[in-house]
Amino acid sequence: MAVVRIKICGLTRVEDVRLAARLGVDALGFVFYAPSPRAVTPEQAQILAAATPPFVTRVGLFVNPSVEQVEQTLRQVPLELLQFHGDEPEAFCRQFGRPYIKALRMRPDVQPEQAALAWPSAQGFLLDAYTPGVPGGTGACFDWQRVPRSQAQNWIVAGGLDAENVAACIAQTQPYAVDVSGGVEQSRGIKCPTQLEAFIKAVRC
Ligand SMILES: O=C(O)c1ccccc1NCC(=O)[C@H](O)[C@H](O)COP(=O)(O)O
Repeated sequence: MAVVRIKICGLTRVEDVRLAARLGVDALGFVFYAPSPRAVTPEQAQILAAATPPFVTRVGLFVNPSVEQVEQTLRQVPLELLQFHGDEPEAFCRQFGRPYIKALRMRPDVQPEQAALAWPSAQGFLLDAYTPGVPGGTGACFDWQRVPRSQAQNWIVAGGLDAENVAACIAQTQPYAVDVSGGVEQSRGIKCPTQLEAFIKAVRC
């Protein structure tokens, strides 16, 4: 049975970074999008990145950033992977010389396999729920039947996952990875140790 990797998104506290890493998550997401309730500044992210142990991927999440914002963040924060969660075209995403994943918001007309062709340099695609006017972290699910069965791409399923539904999601979609934010929180940006542990157990079982 294939291992399903875990990304926890929207971390804002050192203790959550340390706990998530100890519990065995593969990647931690830091949100560099000021309107998000989970946003961190590069200065805050520097501290979170420094608290991250080896072999855990630090992911910087952007929504339609300027080139300068990404470059400035990369100068300040050691990030192994970028996540573009807006309408960034491929040429924009690849110009930073850093691996990246592209979020695809699952509007009814989006066909992931077709859409993915526009970002041939992406390492993977994060499929997230579509809620008009909110780019991510909505706590909403999309129809998992829309996740492609083909493993030609690394599909990362996100949107409304929690300890209660993630096992069913994995059984149905066989994703490369799952991503969660709100489903392991006690309040926005503050992760709940019990929910975090339950989520990871549910994925690993
Ligand atoms: O988390 C946010 O606040 C956020 C804001 C703007 C763009 C993206 C954002 N999060 C992206 C993620 O990778 C989330 O984990 C993903 O959207 C799922 O969130 P949730 O439904 O809360 O698990």
